Amino acid sequence: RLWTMNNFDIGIGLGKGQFGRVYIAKEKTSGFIVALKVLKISELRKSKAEKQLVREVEIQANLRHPNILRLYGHFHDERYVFLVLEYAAKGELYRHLKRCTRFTEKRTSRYIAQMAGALAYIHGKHVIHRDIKPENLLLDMNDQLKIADFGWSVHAPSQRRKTICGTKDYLSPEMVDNQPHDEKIDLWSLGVLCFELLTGSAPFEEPVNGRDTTYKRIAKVDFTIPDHVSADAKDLIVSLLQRDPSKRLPIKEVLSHPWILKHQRKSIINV
Ligand SMILES: O=C(Cc1cc(-c2ccc3c(-c4nc5ccccc5[nH]4)n[nH]c3c2)n[nH]1)Nc1cccc(F)c1
Repeated sequence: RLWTMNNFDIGIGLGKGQFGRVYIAKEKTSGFIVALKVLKISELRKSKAEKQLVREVEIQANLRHPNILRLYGHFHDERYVFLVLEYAAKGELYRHLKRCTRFTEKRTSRYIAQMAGALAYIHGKHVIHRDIKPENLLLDMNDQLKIADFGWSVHAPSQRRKTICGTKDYLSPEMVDNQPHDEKIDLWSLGVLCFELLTGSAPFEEPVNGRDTTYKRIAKVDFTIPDHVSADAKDLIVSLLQRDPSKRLPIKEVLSHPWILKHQRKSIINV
């Protein structure tokens, strides 16, 4: 179906991405609420991001998973490209984390289980995300996590250099050493995410006004897990933050890890 701007009532701005703004919008005939991302073509052209956009549209349009933000469609006029994206009613996971400093073990375990499910799904399609971090994660009405940004996802394995725009905290040792990398970099990022949700800060982030030692600490896998973190959670983080990618816990085993199983929602039907 061919959409144009006139099919939508545009609401407030939800956020400003790298190439454009996102607005809440209502599709007029159905009343369906979406997030409409507006990308300026001149901006895309200037930063040679058209190819990345095309790849992202292709990748995201073919992904169907409860924890991956849907791309319902896209259209353009002479100046803008419009992406009709799923609306996540609770917004950025990051804001919730900042607001409560750190999440409980139960809440973190559920988010990590949802992430692991989504990663198992995209890895099954030989897609690697490469940019897992709280800023790219949204929450829907039912507190379901939604991976929002596939700006850097590529088909595995990839040599493509990921220009470091944004946080370094989630870079894996093989990315820091500019080595060839495969989907196991998402396992490393999952370990960093688990650490950050449980403690409120990333494992290798530079201390406030300290010298920027992030790269060195990543390369040396130099991190300390605070005492309040349970032994099970510690075990999962350590099994993901392994320098050697082949030693990282495979994604299927993350889903059956004791710390993940013990916090699963009790199923209603206790058969
Ligand atoms: O650009 C993005 C990712 C993306 C998604 C979003 C985004 C941002 C915010 C929201 C929200 C949202 N809900 C909120 C509620 C409260 C406060 C803020 C909120 N943001 N829902 N859905 C969104 C989607 N920004 N950027 N995907 C993309 C880009 C190019 C091609 C493609 F196929 C996908």
